[in-house]
Amino acid sequence: MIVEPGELLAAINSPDDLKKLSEDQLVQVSQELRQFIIDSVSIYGGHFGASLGVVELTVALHYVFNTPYDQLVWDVGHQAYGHKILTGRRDRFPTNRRYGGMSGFPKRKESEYDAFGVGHSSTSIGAALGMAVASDYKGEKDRQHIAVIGDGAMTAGMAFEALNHAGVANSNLLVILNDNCMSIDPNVGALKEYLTDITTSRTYNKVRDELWNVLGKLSKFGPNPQQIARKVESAMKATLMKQSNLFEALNFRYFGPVDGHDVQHLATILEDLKHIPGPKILHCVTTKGKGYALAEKDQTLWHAPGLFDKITGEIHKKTYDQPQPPKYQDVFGHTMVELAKENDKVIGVTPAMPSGCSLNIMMKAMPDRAFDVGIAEQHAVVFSAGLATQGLVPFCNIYSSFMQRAYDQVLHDVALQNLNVVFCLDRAGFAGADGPTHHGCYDIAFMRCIPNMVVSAPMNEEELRNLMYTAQLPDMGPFSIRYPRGEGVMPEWRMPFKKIAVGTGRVVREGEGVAILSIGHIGNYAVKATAQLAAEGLSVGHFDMRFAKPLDEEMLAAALSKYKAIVTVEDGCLQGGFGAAILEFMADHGYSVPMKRLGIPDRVVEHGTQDELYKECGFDAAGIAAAVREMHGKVAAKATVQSVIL
Ligand SMILES: Cc1ncc(C[n+]2csc(CCOP(=O)(O)OP(=O)(O)O)c2C)c(N)n1
Ligand SMILES: CC(=O)[C@@H](O)[C@H](O)COP(=O)(O)O
Ligand SMILES: [Mg+2]
Repeated sequence: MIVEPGELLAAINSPDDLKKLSEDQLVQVSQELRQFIIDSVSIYGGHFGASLGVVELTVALHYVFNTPYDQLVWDVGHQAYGHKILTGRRDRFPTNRRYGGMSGFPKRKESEYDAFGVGHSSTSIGAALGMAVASDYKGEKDRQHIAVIGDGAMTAGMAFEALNHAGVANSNLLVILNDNCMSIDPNVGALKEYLTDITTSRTYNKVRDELWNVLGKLSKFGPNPQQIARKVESAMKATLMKQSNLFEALNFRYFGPVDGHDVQHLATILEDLKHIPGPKILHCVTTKGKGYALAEKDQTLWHAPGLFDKITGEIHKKTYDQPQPPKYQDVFGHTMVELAKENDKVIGVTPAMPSGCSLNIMMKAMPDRAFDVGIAEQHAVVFSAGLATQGLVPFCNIYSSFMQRAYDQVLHDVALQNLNVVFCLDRAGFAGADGPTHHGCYDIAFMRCIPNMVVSAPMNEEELRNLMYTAQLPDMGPFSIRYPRGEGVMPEWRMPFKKIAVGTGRVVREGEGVAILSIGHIGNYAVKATAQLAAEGLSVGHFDMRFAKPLDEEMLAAALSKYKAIVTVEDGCLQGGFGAAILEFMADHGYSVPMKRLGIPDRVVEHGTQDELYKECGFDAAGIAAAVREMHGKVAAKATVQSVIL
């Protein structure tokens, strides 16, 4: 089904077309853009509420600024659908987030309008500042640099590092704070409370009105930057500066709060701000999900709802006759509550992903034992380290790709002090439609080289529970457990806890000739492959190694002595990953068994479904089976050569 744009939107193939509209038409084009997003996301999926919330802002920004010459940086980028649609990608929108299609996030190689590649939060201010300083350097005085950042993304240290720098750089930077009081879940922390205070404070609203009166009058005299700047300065001194303001304290000119859904007013304000040099921040108040009642009401559910019926609001879910395996994240969430009931030292920590990682189950059941610390991965790890120094056992759940941001903290604050922090790395392996910014490719490699760190991955729900149980036992030190997005394989999974001896694997299948060594959930694809191979009459052994560090050396030694060739399988990067660990073991212990490593190659793997990406990289069941056949072929060829020589 093709989504038809409205009358005005149909004529917009670039922001130049938008600029031909009158200010009065901006309201209609915003409505059409909103409808187009609703129509499209309901059919094709993707992020929803965030883009609806910035429709007016998006229209106003492209109406006023000279993009792509002016640099517009979207933070995270999950709210940039309107931006993509207005910048020549409306017709490609049905391919959004699909294999081979356009990316769900701004991406430099996709469009000149995508000034900066995003996906992880809180980078926009730093990147836009870099661009602004580069413009200063090149003498491009007329160039504008705009960062659009949400209130959730603003909680991250990186955003403040950039504000801190921008406040003294004196470059031409406009930060637009899109404040909808929401992260994916309700936003948390003192900053959120501060922003709410500003938004509701009577003094601030009075100040705002006075300031915009001044600006309104000034804009009639035309854009004389010095004159405007002077008058705004005196207006601010007389009013705004009387009240302390966090952003003002950092040398930013603070404007707002303004209604982020009044597109004409936004266009006027942005036009005025164009003529005010230096760092400035415009605080816009918006509603996440604006214009789709259900999304406004349950903003977390409608952050990325999946496909839905846009008329009834029914979210399409597959139905099954049989009980289905749970998502790994839910096994984590429920198991946390069980462990916390047994062990009063167990604490849960998440940086802004309570519903994403299902720690919300524990937050609801035991509110004083589980913490959402906001988008603050580094802090989540150091906070966990602090808890651990006091004998508590924090389970710090961070998506694998977001953990990249907290690497130093894992190393410096946890591992060097050998603290018992359990890292649960959700979304390990391919994230799917979110693509390369979100794929969790690197954690085995980056965790494996850290001293004291245990690196483990369950092949099913039972192993996840038992690894979690094991990790909270006394004196375990730093312990990482990785698992993928989506469901496991065991509909019945709530069995009693059993300790898994650290560094031990298990035999899944005995065979002859070739053995598969797998780690984690991807081992289930190896199970499918071995079943297929058995049907063909090819024998193969299979070991679920469970730990990339420490390796089960006894099991490995036995396997390497018995089998003539090895295939390793991991849903992580080949460079430095699990297969590389096996290679190191072989080199260190003098084994020279032919080996093939399957995993994520050393290149950027784009977006698609997880299965499409496994297939592309050759470690879906068919790829694993093909690798085993190839190794059997090599073994047979070698045997023939040897018999000829003999
Ligand atoms: C470093 C990092 N941590 C977590 C996320 C997951 N994440 C994506 S959007 C989002 C909420 C962002 O809230 P906000 O910036 O206020 O934008 P809104 O969705 O409200 O428009 C989170 C937590 C991320 N993309 N990057
Ligand atoms: C934009 C972003 O970072 C999140 O919304 C992310 O897409 C969530 O991923 P999951 O859907 O796997 O929780
Ligand atoms: Mg928000």
